[in-house]
Amino acid sequence: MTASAFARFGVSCAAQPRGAGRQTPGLAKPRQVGRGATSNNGTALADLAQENGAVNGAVNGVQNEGVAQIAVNGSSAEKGATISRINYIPRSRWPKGIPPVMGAHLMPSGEVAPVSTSKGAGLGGIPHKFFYPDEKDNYSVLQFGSPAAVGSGLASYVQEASAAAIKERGAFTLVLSGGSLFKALSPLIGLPGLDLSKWHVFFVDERNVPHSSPDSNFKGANEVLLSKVAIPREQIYAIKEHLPVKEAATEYAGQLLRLEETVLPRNAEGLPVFDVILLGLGPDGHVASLFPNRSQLAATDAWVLPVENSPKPPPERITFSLPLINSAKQIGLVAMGEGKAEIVQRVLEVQSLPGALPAQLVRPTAGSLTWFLDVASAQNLSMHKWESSKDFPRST
Ligand SMILES: O=C1O[C@H](COP(=O)(O)O)[C@@H](O)[C@H](O)[C@H]1O
Repeated sequence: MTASAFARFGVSCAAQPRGAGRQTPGLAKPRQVGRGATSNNGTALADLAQENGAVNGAVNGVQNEGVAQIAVNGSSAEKGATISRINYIPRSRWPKGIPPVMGAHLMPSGEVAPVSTSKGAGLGGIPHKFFYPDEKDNYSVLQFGSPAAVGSGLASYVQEASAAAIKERGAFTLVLSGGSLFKALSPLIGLPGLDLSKWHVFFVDERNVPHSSPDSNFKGANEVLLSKVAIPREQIYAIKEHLPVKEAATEYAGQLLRLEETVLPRNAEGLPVFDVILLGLGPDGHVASLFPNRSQLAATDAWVLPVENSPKPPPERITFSLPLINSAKQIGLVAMGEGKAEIVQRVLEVQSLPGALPAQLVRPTAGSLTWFLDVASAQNLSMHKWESSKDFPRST
């Protein structure tokens, strides 16, 4: 999507993070950041670049009165949004002596921070990877001026992914969540240039209710999007209704298993690789139907899981496992509105116990993670401090 197409959707430009300084960070006059680059507060950004090799020709940084922002020359979904790296910690500043209660910490380099004997609440003894995203360039946070602008940004993100996948292998796979995400999907309707005949749509989770129930994620997606676009019905893969929850999970995994790799490729571990998974964020930090400190978070042996005692009604659900989610090529995590401000801040800025905030376990193994926030949901963030080792990590 081009910049003018953005204008068509009325996507406003870069809303400033709260407390972003008196001067507007001059994205129009980006300063190249890298070895030897200077900034208004010394060599901090240059150090980061040198230590991590993360800031390269593709990344421009702007430093202004302590306000650090990184503009990534990436997809057009990122244009018009404020972009920052999440909790960016250079290797030399990794904390020493991580509290043992944090469990195992596998660093991106393969180094393992002190392993604790603690199993982590509800994790059944299988430690999850927890790492600081200092070496990967695959996390970004986009902040838009309004919920409508989030919808437009998301539409362009999906549109670009769809075009790339269809060009590459003649098919595009999109996985939807339920809940408030639906509010952001309508800009996809009528978007030009989408070859919907090649689309295959899935559900990251479902409540175990009839598809006619207002609680059904299929019903919600159908009403807001699927019934309004020309995706062949046989390419919309609903999670089966009227089955015991364990059978429904197995049946859905079977649906995935039966698909040709031209439609749903697999990675080296044999896990399906979806082109785009769109996740919502629950107020307790849950994603899909993966709730805080529940055993499903530790599951590594199944693609699709039954949930029998969800803390959020309805109690019976079916959900993708974390390994399946994390195998995706692109994950878009969407949170809008003031009601999500507190949890967005906790997930992005507070390092928690493994399992306490499932959204922190969304760590694509080879793909990318993009957060889509509006000003209201991002209001508690201190993006302007994310480059500062004094403020992050907060666990030290
Ligand atoms: O129950 C669910 O909750 C999450 C988040 O929903 P939200 O309404 O708070 O945005 C949703 O992503 C998931 O698909 C759904 O089943």
